[in-house]
Amino acid sequence: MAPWGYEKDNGPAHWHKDCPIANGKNQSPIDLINGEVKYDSGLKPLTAKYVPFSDAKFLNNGHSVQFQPSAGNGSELTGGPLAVKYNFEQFHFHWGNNDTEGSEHRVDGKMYPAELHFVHWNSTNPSFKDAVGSGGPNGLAVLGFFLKVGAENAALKPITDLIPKVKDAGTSVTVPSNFDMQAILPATLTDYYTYDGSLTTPPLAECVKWIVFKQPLEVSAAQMEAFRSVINRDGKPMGGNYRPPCPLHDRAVKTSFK
Ligand SMILES: NS(=O)(=O)c1c(F)cccc1F
Ligand SMILES: [Zn+2]
Repeated sequence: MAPWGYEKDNGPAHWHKDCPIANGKNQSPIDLINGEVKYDSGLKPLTAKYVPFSDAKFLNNGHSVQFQPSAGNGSELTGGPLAVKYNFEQFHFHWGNNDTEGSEHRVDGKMYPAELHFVHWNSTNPSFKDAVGSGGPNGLAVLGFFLKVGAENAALKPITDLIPKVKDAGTSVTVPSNFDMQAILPATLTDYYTYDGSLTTPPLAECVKWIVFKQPLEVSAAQMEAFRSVINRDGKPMGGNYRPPCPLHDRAVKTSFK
C-alpha cells in the first residue's frame, strides 16, 4: 500500500490493512452528540504551563503542518481528567478545502473548518514513543480546539505566517524563539468534552485521553487560506486531512459543563 494519506487510494478506508486497530472499539475521532454526553462535576479545568521553546521547527510532514520542539523544556499539562503530569510534545492541524468541512471531531454532526491538536505524553513514561505504546487510554492527552472563521488569531499568526515556507511536503522552518505558545490557549480551559480514544492517524493506537473544548478558536479567512495552500506528498492540496468519525461503541463522553 502506498504510504497512508487521505486520498481515494490510501485514505482512512484503507488504514485497517496496516493498522487493524482501525476497526477497534476505542477509535477517534467521534461525533460528540450533546444528547448522549454526561456532565461530570468532578471535571476541573485543565492547567497548561507552556515555556517558550528556544529550538522548535514548524514542518510539513506530508499529512499535516506541525510545531515540533527539538526537546522537552518543562512545558506541561495537568488537571481536568488527568491523574498525572503530561509533557508537551507537539501541536498540528487538520483542515478542509472549504469552510463546511475540516475538523476531525464533530458536534451534533457539525464539522468546523479546522481542528488544532496539542499533543502531550504521560510523564511516567520515559518518552513520547513509550507513552504511545504504554497500553490503555492514559498514554497521551490531546487537547482539541475547533477553529472557525472570524477575527484574525494574533497568537497563531506567527505560525500561519510561516505556512508559505513549508508549502511542500518534507520542508521545515525554525520558529522564532519569542513565539508564545501559551497565548494560543484561552485564559481558562474549562468547558470540554473528554473520552478515551486513539490517535486519529496511523498507527491509530488507543492511547489517548481526548479533551475537546466546546468553545472554538477564531482564525481569519486569510489564515484559513494559508492552510489551504499547503501541498501534500502527492503534490495535491493537503486540505481534507481529517479522519471521519468512528463508532463510539460502549464508551462514555463526559463533559465539564452542563
Ligand atoms: N491527530 S492526533 O492528535 O491523534 C496525533 C497524535 F496525538 C500523535 C501523532 C499523530 C497524530 F495525528
Ligand atoms: Zn491530530
